Amino acid sequence: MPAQILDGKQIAAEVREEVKQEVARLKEQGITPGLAVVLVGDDPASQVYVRNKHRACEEVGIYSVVHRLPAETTQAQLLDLIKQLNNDPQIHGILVQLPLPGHIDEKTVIDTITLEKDVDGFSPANVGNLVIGDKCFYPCTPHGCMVLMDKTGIDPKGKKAVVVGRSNIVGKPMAMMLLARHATVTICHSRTKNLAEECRQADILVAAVGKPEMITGDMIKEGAVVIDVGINRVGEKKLVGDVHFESAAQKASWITPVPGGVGPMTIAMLLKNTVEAARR
Ligand SMILES: Nc1nc2c(c(=O)[nH]1)N[C@@H](CN(C=O)c1ccc(C(=O)N[C@@H](CCC(=O)O)C(=O)O)cc1)CN2
Repeated sequence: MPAQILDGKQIAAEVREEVKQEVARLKEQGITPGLAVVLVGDDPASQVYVRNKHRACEEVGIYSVVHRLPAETTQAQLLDLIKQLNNDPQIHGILVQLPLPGHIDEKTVIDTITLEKDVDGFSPANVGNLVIGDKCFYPCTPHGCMVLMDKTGIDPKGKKAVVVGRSNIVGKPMAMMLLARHATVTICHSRTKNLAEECRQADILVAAVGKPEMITGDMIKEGAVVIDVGINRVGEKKLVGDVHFESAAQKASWITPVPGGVGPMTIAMLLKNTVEAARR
C-alpha cells in the first residue's frame, strides 16, 4: 500500500495557530515577542525565506524587523549590528539568514548572537545544551521533523533511526533529538560503506544530504517512516527532495513530500522558538 503523507503544510498551520494564541497570552502580560532577521546579500532563495519569515511573524502577532544588508557588508559591520540587537529589549530572537557571503565567517557570526536570543539554535553553547539534554532552543528544521512525527502519533522510542547527513544544522541535531526520544540512532554520510544496507535497517529514515533523489525505494524498509529534509531545485522550477518520492512511497508507511513536508515546519518552529525566548 502506498505511504500516507506527513502533511507539513497542514501541521505547520496548526503550530502557527498555537503560536498565535501563545502570543496573545503574552501580550496580555505586556510582552510582545520580537524577532530580528538579518539578511546579507541578494541570494534569491534567502530573500524569499526572509520575506516568508516576516509575513509569518505578522500573521501570529510577533514584532519582526528585517535588516537587509548589501553583499559587501564587512564582518565587523555585521557583528556590530548583532551586538546592537543583543542589547535591544524589544528583540527576543535574532536570526542571521544562511548562507552568508564567502568573506564572512559564519561561525564567528553565530557565536556573537547571545545564547538567550539564538532562536535558530545554531550556537555552540546551545548545541552543547542540546547534547547534554539541558534547556535549549531546538534547531528549527530537525525540531520540525520531530513535531511532524509527534503530531502524527509516530513515537521514535525503541525504533531504529538512520539519519543520512551530518550537517551541524540538521543531521547532528536531528540525531540528538531522536536519541533523546529513545531511538537507536545511526548517522550516515558520504563515506559510509554500504549506505543502502544501513538505510534498509531504518524504522525512521531522515534524509538530509542535499543530493536530489539520492535515496531510492530499494533503500527503504517496508513500513518505514521517511522524512525528507532535502530541497533541491532541478531545472527552472522543479523542486525535489533527497528521496525519490515515487519509489519510496511504495515502501514507506509515512513519507514527507517536497515541497510541503519539512520546509513549512522550519518557519513554524522559528515562531515557536521566538515566543519561547520572549516567555523566558
Ligand atoms: N538562519 C537560517 N538559515 C537557513 C535556515 C534556517 O533554518 N536558519 N534554513 C534554510 C532555509 N529556510 C529557512 O531559513 C527554509 C527553507 C525552505 C522552506 C520551505 O518552506 N520550503 C518549501 C519550498 C519553498 C520553495 O518553493 O522554494 C517546502 O519545502 O515546501 C522554509 C525555510 C537555509 N538557511
